[in-house]
Amino acid sequence: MTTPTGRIAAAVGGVALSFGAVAVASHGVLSRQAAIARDRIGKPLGELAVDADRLWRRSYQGEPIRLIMLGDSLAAGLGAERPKDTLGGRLARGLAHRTRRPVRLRTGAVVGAESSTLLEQIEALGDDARADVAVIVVGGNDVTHRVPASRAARSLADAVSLLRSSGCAVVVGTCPDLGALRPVPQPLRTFASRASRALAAAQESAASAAGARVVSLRRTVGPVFVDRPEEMFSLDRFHPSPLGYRRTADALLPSVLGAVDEATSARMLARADAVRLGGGMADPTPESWRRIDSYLTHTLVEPDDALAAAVADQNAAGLPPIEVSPLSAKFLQLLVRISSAQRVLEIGTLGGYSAIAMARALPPEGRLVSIEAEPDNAEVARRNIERAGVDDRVEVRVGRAAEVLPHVDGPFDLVFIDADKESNTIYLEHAARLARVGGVVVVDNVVRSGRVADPATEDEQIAGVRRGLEKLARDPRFDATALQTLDAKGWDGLAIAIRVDPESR
Ligand SMILES: C[S@@+](CC[C@H](N)C(=O)[O-])C[C@H]1O[C@@H](n2cnc3c(N)ncnc32)[C@H](O)[C@@H]1O
Repeated sequence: MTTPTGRIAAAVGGVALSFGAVAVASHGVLSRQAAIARDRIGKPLGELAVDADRLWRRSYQGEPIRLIMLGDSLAAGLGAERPKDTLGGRLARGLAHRTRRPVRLRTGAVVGAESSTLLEQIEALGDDARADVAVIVVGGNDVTHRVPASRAARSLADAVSLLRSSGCAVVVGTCPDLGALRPVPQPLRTFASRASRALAAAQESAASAAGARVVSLRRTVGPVFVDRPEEMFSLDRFHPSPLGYRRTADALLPSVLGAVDEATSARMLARADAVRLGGGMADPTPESWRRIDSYLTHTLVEPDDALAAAVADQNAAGLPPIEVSPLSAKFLQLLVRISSAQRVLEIGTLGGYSAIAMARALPPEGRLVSIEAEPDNAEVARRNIERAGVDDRVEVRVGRAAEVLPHVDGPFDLVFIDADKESNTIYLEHAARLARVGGVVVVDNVVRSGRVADPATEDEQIAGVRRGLEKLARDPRFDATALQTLDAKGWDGLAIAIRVDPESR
């Protein structure tokens, strides 16, 4: 939402015009110079930024991170022609990429806005203002409209306090150094530079006192705008170019990530407190376990571009979203490492997600064989495996596993069974033959929303899961347990067994 509305619109003008305000107050030389600046800058970009508000990276799992952009034309992204090149778009993509979660972007920033309009921007966002993290970039118009730095900084602090009181983390990018604006003649440029530095200093102390993380845009990206103005500024030589926004987003992103981490941990602690005060453990609801799954994933699973791309490609190709969750993929990866596995067998490849995760943990000479019945799935998987750079150690064999397995030679250190559940006993029989003594066998989806223990069910897949569990319990070649899982994939579980020597039991 980048359209100037109501009082905000009445309170602000374009930045180029604003130099007039400096001039009117200063007369003489500055007045003439403001007119020159106005002519040079003009308004070739108009007064509306492109609309970048959307759910970015919807293919990522988990609850979206809610990001809001507040402030002036920089926060709105004026000068970028494509949504993804705006400051909000850049930050949303960077945040999604680093957290592996989708990001919902909402823009309250208004082109030409002063700091005094921040509270109205928050109000205008309505429910969307209840965000995880807010990024505020403001100040240029306060300088050109000659708003006293202390007043502008107070308005900023008020907005930060309001956001913080609702649990939203805040990152403030302080006023850039207007001395970098070449079209503004001297001495007006020096005047603007001094005023913008004074405002940035006032913003820094007021915003941090109110609980924001503060990034000095003058210090972090100012020098590159001064050194490479042709690349960093857009057509009007005033607003950033797509590259300028990219540099600005790069400078803000670490603080935005830190703020999201902090907000997430604070919410988790608050929730834990609420449970404690409530006098006991809360029963998980789908909403709460998805939140926890998202928290644990965010906290423990290192982002992996190739895995994210594999899921995106798999979805785009119309494959069902039935790959293991990121935490389960990490669990499998750890099992590969814990068992020092060199050879892994997977039954059920889909788009290669779990195969890639496990292959990442193999040594260079390691090998993973994955069996997939559907040639189209195998094709998607091969592409994903190649892009992930593990095609040297992963082989996808196409065919029904019951027919392929008799031609597979062991021994394997780990076997992961994740295909048609009806055939679990057949696969376990092969696993007993192919896994070395001491090897690990994992069977996915053994709880199936609790239906595994429902005596009334006649589902053939559930019956297959049960037969598999019974085999694990009775077959002397296995020693097994099972763990329930609650994650983005719902309520399910994994059985884990070790291949043992029946003689030594
Ligand atoms: C749950 S998905 C596998 C997910 C994958 N392990 C992951 O986590 O990324 C099950 C896969 O098994 C395949 N499949 C089903 N029946 C099969 C069979 N009889 N033989 C081999 N693959 C089979 C399906 O086509 C599907 O791709």
